[in-house]
Amino acid sequence: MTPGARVQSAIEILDLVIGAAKSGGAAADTILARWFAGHRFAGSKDRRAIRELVYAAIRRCGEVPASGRAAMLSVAEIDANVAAAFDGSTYGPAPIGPGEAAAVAGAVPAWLAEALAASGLDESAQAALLERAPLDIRVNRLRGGTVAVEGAEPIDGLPDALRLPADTQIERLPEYAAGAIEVQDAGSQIVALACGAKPGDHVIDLCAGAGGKTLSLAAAMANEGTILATDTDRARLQRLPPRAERAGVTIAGTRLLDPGREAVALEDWRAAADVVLVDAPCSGTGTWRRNPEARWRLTPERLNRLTETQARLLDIAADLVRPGGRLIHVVCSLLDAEGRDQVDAFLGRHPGWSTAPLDVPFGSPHGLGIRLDPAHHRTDGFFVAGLTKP
Ligand SMILES: C[S@@+](CC[C@H](N)C(=O)[O-])C[C@H]1O[C@@H](n2cnc3c(N)ncnc32)[C@H](O)[C@@H]1O
Repeated sequence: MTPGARVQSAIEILDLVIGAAKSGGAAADTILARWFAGHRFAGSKDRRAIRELVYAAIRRCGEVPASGRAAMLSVAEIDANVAAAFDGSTYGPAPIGPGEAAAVAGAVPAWLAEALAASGLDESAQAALLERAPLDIRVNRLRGGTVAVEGAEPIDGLPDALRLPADTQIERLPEYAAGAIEVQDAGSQIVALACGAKPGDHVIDLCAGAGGKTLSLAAAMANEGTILATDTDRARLQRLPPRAERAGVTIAGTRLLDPGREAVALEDWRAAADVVLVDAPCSGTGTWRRNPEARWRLTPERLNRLTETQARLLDIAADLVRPGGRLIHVVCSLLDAEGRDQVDAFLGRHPGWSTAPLDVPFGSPHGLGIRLDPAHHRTDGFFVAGLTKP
């Protein structure tokens, strides 16, 4: 494909991504995969180039752009090769018209920039939320605990973590197939450590998803004790058992919850858990590095619904913790409404509970918890706090 044809393809894909962001449709990665499946003439180099262009445009525009072309014109402002591709050639985009408007460049939508600033993230820390994420892995102690992966760098303070060149084809490594390594951001690894789960503990991973943190917890517990992994999303939770098997985890069971009826389904665990991890559904502002178009999907209304669910889940979790046990509140978001303020409000609703110290290698104190962010810690953004039941 010519450079112009690649840029024009990226513009068409961006139009689909913008439409999906507005209507709650498929994620950018899914849209790209579908587009490539339907356009077999695009070879692997074309696909890589188109993908890069699409993500460059998504990263470049804080607000939802008016069109794919406007987004790509914004990239053209900083990339002469992209600007040159607007040459009107066959399959390429029409030349840039006089005074034609490009989408405004910016890191985040204005309403979110305000909320992030109020949560202590200055402009450069906000921009870092859109940087490219490195590829971190966790070496699985349950499968031997040592691997030699070419180009891997250690991460200070995290003995089981390695950072790999971002383009490493991880799924092709024999260590991956053998369950000796898991793809897991260093921040997620720290959050799992923050739970302080020990061998023999009874742990609930209340929002387990496909089990990323469940598997870390099992490794920290040396596969001794019990983990109940629950979620309301059947498809996600179904991915957990095969992952656990690959990783040699034998202590994790799953239970699908009905939204609104979680407490009933967990009656048998009332006041029984040493640790309950609430890795709550959240806005994901801390994961924009991987998912930059998520910032086009978030609205104040959606954020409100999320914070209500978070508070409800914390209250459900509180009932499941045994006296003296711990509740860990985690969000992959840097908005105080989802992190610091949730913990303050929880303590207001639950007299007698106190904050639990977190044994983590790094993180910045924030409110009654700690925070990790891409600018300061080179991890995804997280807030985590520990709470002890009286
Ligand atoms: C941040 S994700 C969890 C990620 C997961 N712990 C991991 O490490 O990969 C939040 C999860 O909360 C789940 N969730 C949403 N509402 C829930 C509810 N009412 N009860 C339990 N889980 C819920 C979502 O389906 C999603 O999988």
